[in-house]
Amino acid sequence: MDKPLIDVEDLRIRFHGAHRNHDAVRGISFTIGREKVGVVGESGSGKSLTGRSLLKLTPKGAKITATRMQFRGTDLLAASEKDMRRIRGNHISMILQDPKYSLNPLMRIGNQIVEAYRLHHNAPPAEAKAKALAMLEAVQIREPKRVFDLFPHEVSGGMGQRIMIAMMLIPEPDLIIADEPTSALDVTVRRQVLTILDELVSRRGTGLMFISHDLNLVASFCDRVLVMYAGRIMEDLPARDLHQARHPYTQALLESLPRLDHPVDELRVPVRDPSWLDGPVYRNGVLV
Ligand SMILES: Nc1ncnc2c1ncn2[C@@H]1O[C@H](COP(=O)(O)OP(=O)(O)OP(=O)(O)O)[C@@H](O)[C@H]1O
Repeated sequence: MDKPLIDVEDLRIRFHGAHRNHDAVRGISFTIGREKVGVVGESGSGKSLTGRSLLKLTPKGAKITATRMQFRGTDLLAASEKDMRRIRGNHISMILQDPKYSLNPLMRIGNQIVEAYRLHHNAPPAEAKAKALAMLEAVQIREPKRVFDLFPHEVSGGMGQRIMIAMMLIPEPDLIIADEPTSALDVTVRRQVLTILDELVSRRGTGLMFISHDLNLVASFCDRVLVMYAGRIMEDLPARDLHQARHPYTQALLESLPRLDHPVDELRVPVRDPSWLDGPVYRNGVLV
């Protein structure tokens, strides 16, 4: 089997407080290959921090440690800021929930995509522009020439998110970290954006870390799922097996989902068992 893109062992993320320290991520191990890996779990379980730690973009005050944190064999923990700048964008890109925070409001859309391309490719302006227009077309922007000259506030949320995908994919990264990339979109637009993302990453063999609250979405969209709770990975399993998950936390998350085929008067709130904080976890259905 090919070496994974990401190989992490015993990752911990700690915040040092004035009174006490807080371990937000508590010794997790996982790999990501050229596949779509969903990361689910309730709010505060450590999903975003885990994704951001791979780019060393955690908030100030966060201390990352790990026995291994590698991207294609490069030790990310030992990498300098200069190395990380080369890795970010060139090799690992991040798509955030809201394009408002990622697109420059003062710069025309096309120029931002051209810039993303030229940062990583030494290409003449005309070639970069042609690439940017082709990329806008690939994310199904109609009239790419017109959209090229617009400012971010002149496009809809769904279009903004497709433009973000274009910008993140144009340098042809090996891995994309998408943090709730579609949760701000309505259901129909969400499906369109996911189909485009799926098509592009599958065609290029790009790895995808897909952070989401939506278990059903992850079960159908991803290849593998990591279920996080209180800074730990409770379960790591193929997405097709999610509905037969073994860990009581994953089962409780699934039971708390609204179901059209089985409406209930009240949704169950997962009851937390203190033993989950340091008890055994499941990998591919096996307790480890
Ligand atoms: N800047 C910070 N300072 C202190 N603690 C933080 C900070 N950022 C995050 N944390 C802690 O890390 C925990 C995990 O945060 P993270 O954002 O990774 O959760 P999440 O699973 O992505 O949640 P959500 O689904 O709501 O985005 C939080 O519960 C919080 O306690």
